[in-house]
Amino acid sequence: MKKKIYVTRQLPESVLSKLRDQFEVDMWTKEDQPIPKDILLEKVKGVHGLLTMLTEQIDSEVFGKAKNLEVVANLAVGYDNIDLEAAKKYDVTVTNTPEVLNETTADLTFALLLATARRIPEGVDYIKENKWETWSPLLLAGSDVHHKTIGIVGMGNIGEAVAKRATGFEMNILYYNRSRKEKAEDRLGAKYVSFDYLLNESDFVVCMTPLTDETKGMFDAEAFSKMKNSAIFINTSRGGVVNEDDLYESLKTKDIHAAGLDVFRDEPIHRNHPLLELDNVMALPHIGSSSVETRIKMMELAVDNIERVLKGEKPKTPVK
Ligand SMILES: NC(=O)C1=CN([C@@H]2O[C@H](COP(=O)(O)OP(=O)(O)OC[C@H]3O[C@@H](n4cnc5c(N)ncnc54)[C@H](OP(=O)(O)O)[C@@H]3O)[C@@H](O)[C@H]2O)C=CC1
Ligand SMILES: O=CC(=O)O
Repeated sequence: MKKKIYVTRQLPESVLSKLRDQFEVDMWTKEDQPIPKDILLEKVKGVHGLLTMLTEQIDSEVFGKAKNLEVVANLAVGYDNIDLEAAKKYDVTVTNTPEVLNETTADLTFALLLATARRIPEGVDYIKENKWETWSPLLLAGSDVHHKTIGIVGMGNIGEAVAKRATGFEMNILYYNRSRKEKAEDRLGAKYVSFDYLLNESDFVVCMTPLTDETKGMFDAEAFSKMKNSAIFINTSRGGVVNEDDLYESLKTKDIHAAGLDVFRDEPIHRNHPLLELDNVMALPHIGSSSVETRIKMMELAVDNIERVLKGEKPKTPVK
């Protein structure tokens, strides 16, 4: 009998065909809607492999129902949606999709930084709303990026790719991690500093940490109060690292200058969320790794990981 795989979102057949040859594959057939939890709990019964999105909470309830489960392959590098303790308890391998998305996510992060600093969305709206009557000396004047100081919190795979882009703008690069990365310092000329120093000194504070118990809410009122009034905060990691009420207050009172956000505590962010009322917020719908090429690579990696585990081999990218 073939082993069974369940895929929690519609993915292209060109990617799944590799699995269909060897396994029985079933799939939630809506591309733009997450699978409801009650259906997921039914579908995982008897399944050996699960290919999940970051929109699903793979918790002890799911593991408890999936008695045959051997592998959960998450289509993301972040795995804060998966209960790793429960996975360990039920002896299930968890995999993610690191590295293949580094450059694409760094491109988006830098694009968000540039767009927020140079007020690009405002400029686009200005023309579309027919407001442009003449050139004027300070029309939509923004902040320079080149030669400024960027502070990267979470100098990991993507953080380093962001730093590489910053070198092209001749920026001064500061970073904060729990551990020092001397190789990155040599390669990128980045300087390892404390969290407080980074907040105090950076013109752009970029968050690239995973969401963990330690990082949850680390950008709070105290953190924002340490930033310059001219600082721009960029978050492409996870919304949970930010206390959004505190961020709103800091932006509203101009304690910090602006924010560019790709991720939110609750996604999709509610259209009436106070952050969206602010002119100094630029918001994107969690599209950091969203280029066609990279999303296909992520899917292929997730498929490869499932295939390997179900054939008794080591996956390429296990979550350790
Ligand atoms: N917006 C989007 O679409 C995307 C978002 N992401 C998010 O980006 C995150 C980072 O991805 P990636 O670069 O691949 O991950 P990495 O694991 O390569 O890097 C994470 C970095 O964060 C640091 N870090 C971890 N915990 C802390 C902490 N408590 N304080 C300070 N630094 C910390 C780590 O260093 P150390 O261990 O030394 O502290 C490490 O350098 C993902 O987890 C995901 O949430 C990723 C891709 C796309
Ligand atoms: O948010 C995306 C990820 O890969 O993590």
